[in-house]
Amino acid sequence: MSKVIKGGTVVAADRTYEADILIEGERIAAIGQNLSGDTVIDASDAYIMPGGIDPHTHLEMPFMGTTAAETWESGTFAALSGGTTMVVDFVIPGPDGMLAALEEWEGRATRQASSDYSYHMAVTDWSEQIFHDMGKVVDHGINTFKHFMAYKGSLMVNDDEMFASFQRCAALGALPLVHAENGDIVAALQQKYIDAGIPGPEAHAYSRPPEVEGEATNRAIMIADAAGVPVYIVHVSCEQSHEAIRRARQKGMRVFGEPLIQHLTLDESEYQNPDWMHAARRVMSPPFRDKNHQDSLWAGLAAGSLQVVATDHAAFTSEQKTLGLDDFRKIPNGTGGLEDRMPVLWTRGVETGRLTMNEFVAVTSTNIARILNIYPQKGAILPGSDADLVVWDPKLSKTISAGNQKSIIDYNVFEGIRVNGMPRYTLSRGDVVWSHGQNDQPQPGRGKFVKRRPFPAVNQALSKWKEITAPRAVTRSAEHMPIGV
Ligand SMILES: NC(=O)NCCC(=O)O
Ligand SMILES: [Zn+2]
Ligand SMILES: [Zn+2]
Repeated sequence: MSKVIKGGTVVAADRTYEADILIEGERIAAIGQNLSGDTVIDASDAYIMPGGIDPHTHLEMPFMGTTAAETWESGTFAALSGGTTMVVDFVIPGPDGMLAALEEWEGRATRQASSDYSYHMAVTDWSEQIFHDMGKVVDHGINTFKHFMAYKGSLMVNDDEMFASFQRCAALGALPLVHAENGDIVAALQQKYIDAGIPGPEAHAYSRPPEVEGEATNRAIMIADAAGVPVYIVHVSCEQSHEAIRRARQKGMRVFGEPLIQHLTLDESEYQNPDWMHAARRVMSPPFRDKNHQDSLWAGLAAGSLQVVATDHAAFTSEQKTLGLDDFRKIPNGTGGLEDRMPVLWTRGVETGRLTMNEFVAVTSTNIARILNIYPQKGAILPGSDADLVVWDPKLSKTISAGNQKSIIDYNVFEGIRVNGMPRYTLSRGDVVWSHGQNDQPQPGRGKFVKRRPFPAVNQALSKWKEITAPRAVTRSAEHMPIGV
């Protein structure tokens, strides 16, 4: 049974054009005029775009003494309803190590996911075991390793551990990812505000100023350069971090930066709200910043110094947030956004002229598909690509509300925001998995794991250059050596 999407305008990262799209099985079979198929999907007055890829989620993540409430079932369904057809989640190893954690994540994802998915593996320590396990993780089809420079005493790694892991990534053809905040300074500032008698969520933001993020971003970039590996900085929230990335890219370093839809649109005033719960629900790391930082992030997306918009979807219920009622350090860090990323970015980005439609596609899908080495299977509208597509209707609108969201948590940090532009249909590998106005249900278990091969090109280029420019002993003949010493 073939399908044809008819009457729409194809919007890709590089161009916009009128065409029909023929789908056979799970893939795009042809793109052209007057195509026919067994089933017709109406895209009149709509745009056809590659499905979104959210490279930063934490579904059912054990964290800060609790577990993120969003399940793989609710989270991937929320993603599809908002136009995101693939998520990349972080596997966080426990005491039993990387491979056991991978098995745990697989158990949850394979049973529940209705969208396609992949994983990043976290490196939270360093040992010979981890060195070997990283090779097995790459063989499994995971080419990215995450490093936390914050969360001292739990997930944080030190510079020597990070350098060792980055070198291992270089050898394996893998890409290191970094949560860049100086964890030592954060811990000291947290203590300072507790001692000063400020236990509320506003102190979460005070203890994580932009400087701690800028310093760590710069340090991560320099460590990556020393190790001869590209690096990807997650949740870039401020000008200091963006500046470090921009500077490095100008020098020819392969550095990527990922702002979140939350940091682009919500600001630090949220933490001053007199309602404790309102502020606590917005506690995430890094925290929301002021308008100047937001302008910097938007500019970076347009200029290409920042490449990807993600969500860092780590959704905790209001009840879970009360774990930090007396001490902001215990409020589980994280907010949601999977369902709203594309509509909010369209509304605040494309509708305001901050982004073109093609840039929207680039930062929600195509750029990350390239960075993760899954392009053009994902992130593209090309014959042979997976038919992960969104029929995007710019006239559909809604007011975001926890009352009608797919996410299972009891609030939404974008509550009350009016969005224009939503999926009329979302297709995942050729299946229509979301239709606006129909009460579609999730289809747990239909999502597939997407294998990601190592990156030969960039890592080889970097290691070749490192080899050519490596320090070498100077060969000196006897006549140039001191005599009789
Ligand atoms: N971002 C956040 O606050 N929570 C999720 C874990 C992380 O990415 O740091
Ligand atoms: Zn993080
Ligand atoms: Zn995260």
